[in-house]
Order: sequence, then structure tokens, then C-alpha cells
Amino acid sequence: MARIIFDLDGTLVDSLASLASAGRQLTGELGRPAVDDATYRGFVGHGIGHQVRCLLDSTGGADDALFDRALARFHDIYGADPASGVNAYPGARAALDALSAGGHRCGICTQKPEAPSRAILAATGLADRIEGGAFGDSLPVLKPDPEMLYFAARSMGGGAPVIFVGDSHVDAQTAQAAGVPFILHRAGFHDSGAPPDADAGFDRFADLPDLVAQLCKSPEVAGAP
Ligand SMILES: O=C(O)COP(=O)(O)O
Ligand SMILES: [Mg+2]
Repeated sequence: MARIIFDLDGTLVDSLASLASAGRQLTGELGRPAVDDATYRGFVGHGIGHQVRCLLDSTGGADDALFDRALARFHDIYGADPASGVNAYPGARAALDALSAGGHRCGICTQKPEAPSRAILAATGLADRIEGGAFGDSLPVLKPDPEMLYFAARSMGGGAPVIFVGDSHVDAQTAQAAGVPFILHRAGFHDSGAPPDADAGFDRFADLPDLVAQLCKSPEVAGAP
């Protein structure tokens, strides 16, 4: 039995449209051009600060004062309605149910702050399967600092090996830094270039419980403290 820790954006839920829409409201208020969803996808994975930095850099640049103002405004815009248009990936709920039935515990490790994350988990019907987590405002650091995964794991209670499931290079780096196996959600947000390194990968959530079962038999997981 293991603690299965999931990234949120691009892993459990497809939240790209809502993030990009908040970004367009921000750039609209600043009198700047709109950024489309496909472009915004490349901004996601390093937290909201990075998203706002990319938005400003790609639409004319910004000094520190403007960045700070824009970041605060993005949090207001996004925080007012984080869950509209956000869907769990097909089969995600059933996979969490199957993992739970198999004796595993599920948690979250995301760059997104806790309030919008919990609103999304509730709106997508996943919240009751999540037993702990690390969020973008839980610690002074973000992924790929391994403390994010350690914090998430501790919040779920001890006593079981950890497996991390994510969609980005940052997630793969976090797992590597923490010394835990990584399963890649291939249908997530990472796009150009080589896919992140992973111990296993899946396109459909229906395949995840078997991948977890196989990894749990590997020495890497079975032999973990
Ligand atoms: O906030 C982001 O940029 C990405 O969030 P994630 O860690 O849930 O993928
Ligand atoms: Mg992600």
C-alpha cells in the first residue's frame, strides 16, 4: 500500500481554460493583447507568479511594481471563480476510487494556492478522496523543491511509500529530488520538447491502478521505508 500523491493542474484536472481566461481578463485590464490557451499552456507548471511573469513578459514586459500589482490582481480575478469550466480528466474519480479500494491513500502536491485548489477539488467531485496535500501557499518554496512532496506525504500520515503522479518536467524533477518514483500523465500540459523522465506513464486514468500495482512490487517502492 502506498501514498499516491497527485499534481493538480494537467494531472487530475484540466484547468487550462480557466487559468488562461483569468490571464486574458488581467491583460485586458492592463490594455494588453490577449494570450490564447495554447500559448498559456506553456506558462503553467511553476506557479501563479510564473504565469503572471510570462503573461507580462509576452505582452510588453513589466517592472517590479507592475508585476506585484498584476500578481495581486490575478489572484483576485482567479480566486473569485477558480472552478468554472474545470473538469476532472475522464476516469480520474474512478481511478481514485480503485486506488482507495486497493488500500492506497491519495493526496495533492500542487503549485496552486490551497483555496482555489480545494474549490476545484470540491467542484470536480474529487475532494473526498484526497487525504492531505501541499499547496502553493503551504511552504516558502514550490516544486521542484522536494520539501513540497515531503510536506504532502507527512500531511497524509506516515507509514507507506510514496509515488508521485504528475504532468510536467517540474513534477518529474520534484520526484527525482525527493527520491520517489514518478508516473507521468501524458495527456497533461507539458507540450514541446522531450517528455519528462518517468518510471511509468499513462494516457487514460483507467490504466493508472495497474501501473501503481506494478510499481508497488518494484524494489524501489516495496523496499522504501
Ligand atoms: O500553478 C501552476 O503553474 C501549476 O499547478 P500544478 O502544480 O497543479 O500543475
Ligand atoms: Mg501540472
